[in-house]
Amino acid sequence: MRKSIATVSVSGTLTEKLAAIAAAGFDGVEIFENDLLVSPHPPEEIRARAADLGLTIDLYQPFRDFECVPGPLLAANLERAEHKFRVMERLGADLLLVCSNVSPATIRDDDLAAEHLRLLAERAAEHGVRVAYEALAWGRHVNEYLHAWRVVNMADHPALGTCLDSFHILSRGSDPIGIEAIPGEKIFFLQLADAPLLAMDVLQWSRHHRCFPGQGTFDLARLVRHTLNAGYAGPLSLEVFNDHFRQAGTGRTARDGMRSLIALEGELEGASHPSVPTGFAFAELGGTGELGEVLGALGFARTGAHATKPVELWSQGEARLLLNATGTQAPALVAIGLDSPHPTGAVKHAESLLSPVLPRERAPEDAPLDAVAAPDGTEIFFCDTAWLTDFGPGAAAPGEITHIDHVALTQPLHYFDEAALFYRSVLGLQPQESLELPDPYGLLRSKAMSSAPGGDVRMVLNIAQVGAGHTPWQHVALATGDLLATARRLRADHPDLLLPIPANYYDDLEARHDVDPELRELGVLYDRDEHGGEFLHLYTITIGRVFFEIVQRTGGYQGYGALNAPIRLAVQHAGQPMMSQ
Ligand SMILES: O=C(O)c1ccc(O)c(O)c1
Ligand SMILES: [Mg+2]
Repeated sequence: MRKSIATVSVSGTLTEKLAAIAAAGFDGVEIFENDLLVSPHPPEEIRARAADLGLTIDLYQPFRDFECVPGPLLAANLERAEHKFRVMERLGADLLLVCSNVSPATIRDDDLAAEHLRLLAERAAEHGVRVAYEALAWGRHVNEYLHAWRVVNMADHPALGTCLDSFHILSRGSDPIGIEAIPGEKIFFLQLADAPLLAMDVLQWSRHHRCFPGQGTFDLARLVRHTLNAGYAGPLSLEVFNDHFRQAGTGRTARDGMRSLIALEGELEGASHPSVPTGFAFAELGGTGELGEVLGALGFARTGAHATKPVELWSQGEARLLLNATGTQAPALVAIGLDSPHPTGAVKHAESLLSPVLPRERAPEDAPLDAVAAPDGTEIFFCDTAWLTDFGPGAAAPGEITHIDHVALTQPLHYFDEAALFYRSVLGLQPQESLELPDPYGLLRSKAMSSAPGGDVRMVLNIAQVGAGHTPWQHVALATGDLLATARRLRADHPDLLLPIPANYYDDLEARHDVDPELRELGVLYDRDEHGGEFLHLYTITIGRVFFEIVQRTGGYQGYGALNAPIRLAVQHAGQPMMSQ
């Protein structure tokens, strides 16, 4: 299917937008009027620029507050429309979006609306222009897509059709099945936007929080399927108003939009992910030194070394950590290895979603292993078991720690939605709970993703909406079969390694739950879910950008101890104050 995007969806000047949109592989654009008005280039030049880039101008928009107005205003509105038609002729655009009237001057009268839109269509046709009427979710009288269609149907003019916009339809909770009752040739255009579920005024929700398909909670595949069933043959066009996208890199956002449409097409075709990861093969940490000591204290043993690179393998049970001494950076999580049932399939799938394989140095004897970059730069490797042979024959060390439970990464503010889409579409993880957590100097937004509800690959994406100077922390959570035993040993042998937990926390915890007093003595945090599942966890201090969490889940507990995260954040900040007093 043809793919388009509204210029309002990305940052930049109009010519920057066009270049980035073409580079991302789109076929066409919706020109948002404001982008043209503020451009120093005349419409003819924009037309030529788009043509040179191989882009069609599929729509010009929006034309507002036209229909159902008293007589004198109608004449003025038709005059206003004539001007738009002339601009569109210069631009080479032949479809005008008219959104339903929001003005207090509009009259509640469908016959009148149809009559006015018919007049508009007649004038448009004289310029070779067609008109697509769209119900804004906050339109004064027309705010439902089937209402807009009824008016279009009553007007009965070949140059008048409707424009469907997934946000306006789904934000109001309308059932998109009704789309199938509209003749496909009367659906002149389809705009797609997703959004997170928010209880707020629908206009504010639309203007600030729209996002690309797959980044929110709407079922866009279902809506598109109904539209295709109706016989719609036009483009899938992204129309996103988003405060962060307006500030983010133009090319990056355009590429992300293209990725969302490729993933959506895959969903429409019923394609399942070729290789959803089944576990963590390893987590790789850059910068060594102290890290080896910490891993030793946590019960890990150095069980191998890479044959050709300065990389050590530390293991305990099925938990494997690589320490990479290349470069001189502060300790940080640089890569994640995922057990992939079909690594080459996973890599091909990633490439089809615009995540190219990273260039890597590889000695002839090294096992083949490919990685792609996550939006925050973390390398994601798709592994079978061959990679382990590069580290020699060493056996895993026994210990309480059994495997990597989850990995938490801090995302750049403007790329949080991009990260969510990456983990969902490229890796096949499903979004789980989203939370907002208080930090002493801001608010932390967090989204958990996993290979299935309760699956073996769990990732937590955080964005730190805190003051400048905050370290983007990352952490690796290690599962233990006996957290109290691990805690006792650490408390006895390496007390400085553990994050101290305030007594106030235990005073409150003991009032809420009947817990073992040893939790307080050991500095162990506790959570319980509504089914009685329990979560015991503790944290190490931060080394460079990384810290470790040790966790024990019992009784099917699926969360991450979110209730305790603010305690952890406050203690971490106390150790590393970010504001000069
Ligand atoms: O927010 C708006 O005004 C607006 C304008 C044009 C659209 O197509 C739309 O969906 C919303
Ligand atoms: Mg729209």
